[in-house]
Amino acid sequence: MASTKNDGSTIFLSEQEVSRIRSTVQNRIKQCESIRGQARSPRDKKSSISEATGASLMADMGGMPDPDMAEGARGAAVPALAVGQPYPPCVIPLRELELMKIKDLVLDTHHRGRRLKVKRASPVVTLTARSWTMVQDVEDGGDEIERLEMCLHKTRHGEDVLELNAYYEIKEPYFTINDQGEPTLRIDHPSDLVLYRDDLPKSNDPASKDAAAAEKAAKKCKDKGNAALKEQDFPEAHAKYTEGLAISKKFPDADACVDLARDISRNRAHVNLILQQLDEAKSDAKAALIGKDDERFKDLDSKAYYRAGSAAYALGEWDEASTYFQDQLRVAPTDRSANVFLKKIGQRLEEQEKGTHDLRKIRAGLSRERPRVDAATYNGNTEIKDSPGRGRGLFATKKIAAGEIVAIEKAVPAVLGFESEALTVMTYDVRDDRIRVAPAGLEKALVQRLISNPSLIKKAMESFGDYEGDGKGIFQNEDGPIVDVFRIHDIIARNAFAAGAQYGEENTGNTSVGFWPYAAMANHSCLPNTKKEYAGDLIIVRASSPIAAGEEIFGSYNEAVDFDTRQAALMTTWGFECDCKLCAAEKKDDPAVRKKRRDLASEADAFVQRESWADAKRLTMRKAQNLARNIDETYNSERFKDLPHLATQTIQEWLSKASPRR
Ligand SMILES: C[S@@+](CC[C@H](N)C(=O)[O-])C[C@H]1O[C@@H](n2cnc3c(N)ncnc32)[C@H](O)[C@@H]1O
Repeated sequence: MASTKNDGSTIFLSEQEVSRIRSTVQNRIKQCESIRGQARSPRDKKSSISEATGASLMADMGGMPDPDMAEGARGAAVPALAVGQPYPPCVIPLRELELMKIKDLVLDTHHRGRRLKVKRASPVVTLTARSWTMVQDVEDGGDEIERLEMCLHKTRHGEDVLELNAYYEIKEPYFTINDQGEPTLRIDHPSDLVLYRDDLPKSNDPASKDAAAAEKAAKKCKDKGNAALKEQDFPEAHAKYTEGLAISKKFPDADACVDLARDISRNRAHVNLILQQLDEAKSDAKAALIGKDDERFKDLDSKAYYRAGSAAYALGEWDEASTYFQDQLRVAPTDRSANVFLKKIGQRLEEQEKGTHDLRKIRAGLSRERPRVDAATYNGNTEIKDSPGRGRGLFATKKIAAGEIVAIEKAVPAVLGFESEALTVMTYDVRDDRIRVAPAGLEKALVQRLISNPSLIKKAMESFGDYEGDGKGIFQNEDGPIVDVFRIHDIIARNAFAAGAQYGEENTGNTSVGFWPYAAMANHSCLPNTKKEYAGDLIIVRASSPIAAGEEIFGSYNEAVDFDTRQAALMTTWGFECDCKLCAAEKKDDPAVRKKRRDLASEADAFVQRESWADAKRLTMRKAQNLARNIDETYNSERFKDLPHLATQTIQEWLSKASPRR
């Protein structure tokens, strides 16, 4: 059996399954090399569509095995994905890309500088980690048909983007083969697929004719947006408002168009708040401001300030939020909602400055329905500095007593085990030939959060990851936000923490995980000076021993008692060999001594499982004491003088509970 471990969750795969995953990927890579540069073979339109239609039906009915699923030995099936062949997303605006045709596609090639205009020609086949459909070339009379596959990041606001849209423009198309050897247009980065709900934009749009025509068309869009909002179809409402805004903004000198643009912006700000698109909610709300001394307009401006303030608050921009709510009070002095927010902002600012979080109240307020915390991030005791040999690290700026808070941070984001977004996958990384567990649900949630809020992309990309992208640092262009999903994968691989089961049972398929970029700056030591706690999506880092000013903050990434197990896990998941004092001492142990210690520790584990400390007899106590002594004797007294004997901890804990009742 091979096992792969990620913070307490172990998925067992048979050696056979591991080699199946490995050889599938390696065969694809080999095949890609041999077909690279070859011309595409045309597909038969009718049979391709009927094949996709059948596959879609089967997938919907659950009648077809998902080819990505790996069989876990304990019956747990998880998707197995290949990683480690990153390519950058397209950063060129759509209008600068040269139009190409499906028939000109070349195998295993990124068609840089080109774009394709396509229309969906079949239903969508929805698999766990990807979706695919057949698309036809819009420019070529629709005769040429090809498969389009969207990998992992295939949903937007919880809906499958291929399902939702009929028309697409593919930026710098990547035409390759999938693991089943099927030629396919492959999309990994969401920004490489430009989506159109109804139709592709027309160049001779009648709404472009004059201001009156534009106003009429934009008003129609606004009404459709309002209707969708009423139906709670928020993505549709957003799409209609966006269309209306684009039309109304074509005539910036026409008063009617300008007024309409303000109205639509105000409405879109509301939808954006619901969709958690906070950057745009803020800019829309600001664009909606009228600024006239007239009661009716003041009412509208009060709404706009409230929306801008709410967006800034949700982004954790407390000072900015405060300004908007104060402005709201200026135009609507009796508004209660602004005062409620201003009071909350006061609490957040205090938390941010002093770490005065009321953790007992925070914990008591958590439930499955409200699993996220309204709290500020606190990092006033620490700073980020270089940690020689370990990249950057976290350092205390003042003396911190044992038990004191080191840092508190809100996740950006967290996916909790009971949420439908939770998804664990197995990855086979072609770079180092290793199989790992990856929290794909968290990767998806982070990508969504960043696409929704491009102001957060640069900061997130500063976290440590093996792949650093194309180095261009372009995270947005005129087409929208750009998130390199391969970079996010590598960042999550090195920076995510498992938050433990929060509500009820969790298993390997649905571990609670989060991305806390500040807390993740703390490096690992097997002799850590902090401990992590979690409350919903909040991480609380507490000193587990006194920390001097200037001292480095260390957490433990892996608490395995056995040296070899710990080192293997640190190398597999985090890519380093630990050289802390404990590891340096254990490294010098004879392998036979380490094995003896491991065997005795297993014996102690079994003992603790078997024997209850509550009514332990004298003889049982003696057995435990002997076991503890035998384990202690495997530690060289000179070398381990000031170091903990990790392997005795379990039995010592049992003894400390049993002793007082003898
Ligand atoms: C969560 S990040 C910690 C912050 C990181 N040092 C940085 O510069 O962003 C985890 C990565 O830090 C490095 N690291 C953490 N602890 C280490 C240690 N004890 N020795 C060497 N490298 C370490 C490894 O590269 C690991 O994958």
